[in-house]
Amino acid sequence: MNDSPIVILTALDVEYEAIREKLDVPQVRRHPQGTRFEVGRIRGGKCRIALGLVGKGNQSAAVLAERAIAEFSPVALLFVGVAGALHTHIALGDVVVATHVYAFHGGTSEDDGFKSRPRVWEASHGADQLARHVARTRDWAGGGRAPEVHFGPIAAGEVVLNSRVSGHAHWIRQHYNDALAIEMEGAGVAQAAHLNKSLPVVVVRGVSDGADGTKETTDREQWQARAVANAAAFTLALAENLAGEEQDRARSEANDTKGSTDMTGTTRNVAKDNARVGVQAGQVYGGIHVSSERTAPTDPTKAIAGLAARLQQARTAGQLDEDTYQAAQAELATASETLLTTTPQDMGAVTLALKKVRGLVAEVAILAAEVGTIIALVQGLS
Ligand SMILES: Nc1nc2c([nH]c(=O)n2[C@H]2C[C@H](O)[C@@H](COP(=O)(O)OP(=O)(O)OP(=O)(O)O)O2)c(=O)[nH]1
Repeated sequence: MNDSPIVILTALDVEYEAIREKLDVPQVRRHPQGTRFEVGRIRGGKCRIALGLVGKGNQSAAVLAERAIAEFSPVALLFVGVAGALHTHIALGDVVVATHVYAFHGGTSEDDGFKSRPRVWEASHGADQLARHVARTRDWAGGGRAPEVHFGPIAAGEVVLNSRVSGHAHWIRQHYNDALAIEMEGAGVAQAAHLNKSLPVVVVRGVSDGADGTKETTDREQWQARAVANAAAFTLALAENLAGEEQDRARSEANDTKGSTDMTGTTRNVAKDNARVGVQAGQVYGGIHVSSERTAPTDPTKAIAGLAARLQQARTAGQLDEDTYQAAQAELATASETLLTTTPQDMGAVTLALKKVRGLVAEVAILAAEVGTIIALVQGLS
């Protein structure tokens, strides 16, 4: 199973908190340059989320989106935040999902005025379709009355718009008059996703003011927290759906690449008494070597090094998620170091570390069996 997370980025602390509080025991993942991500599953759900805070503005959003994509190879990138509504039919607390993101500041300044040079990123078709499905089901709001979800363009620039009559307001009305909401990060994340093989990206905004001079009042009335709670609920429902689709896709890909179509019959285990059975399977994918002779390891240090390499392969193949992989490697490192300093009479600490590894990889039977063999070897030395 592919357990790549979905990256969710936010600009403001109130936005970050709205997602974080829905994660089950999030674990910190520190980038070497100091960026902190928190990774955890959605409480009561299956989807793994890698959450990041990028601050205000398209530039830092783009740089940190690139960093998150490189770090997690996510299935999709979602941005959650607040925005100002640009049309009066959009109410405070409504959710706006971007079908396009306009970078509205692009242009050329000439003798006869400023000319628009629009740059636009379109949401990926599959993600857009899925987001519309989530909006239709209406159960994303957790049983309460779901706020309206609007699909349409979002304008992303470098200013907070808090006026209906300013030059910026006029510019947007004139050139981007179908934009539903305005914000400051969507263009940055859309650009980063585009540069990463057009990774699916969805920008979801909760409307916390009307971009009309009332922002101070609506901020005081806590509309940022209220609006982003709605956007976060919608985004997490979308993330679960995206992750579910990705699993379906991976499953059907595995079926498509299955080997011989003859191997659809039943495999019956006829082994008796002390016979050892290596593999029982109806269908086997990929190259598998089955041997009647099994060479037991004799050197625990080498056996642990070999196991570390196989853990890495299992992570790459998506059999182990990142957190489990890291925890198992840490225990293996403890076991190796302890082996170097412990006398044969006291192998308890090594065995304990290996038992923890066995617990961590229990879902991957072949790895758990390998750890069991090493434990037996270590116990035989004491
Ligand atoms: N509600 C709302 N959000 C906006 C607007 N423009 C805009 O960029 N945003 C989004 C994207 C930014 O990440 C963030 C900016 O809002 P903010 O409350 O931090 O703005 P500000 O800088 O004026 O706030 P402050 O720190 O001075 O109080 O909200 C807007 O006009 N209304």
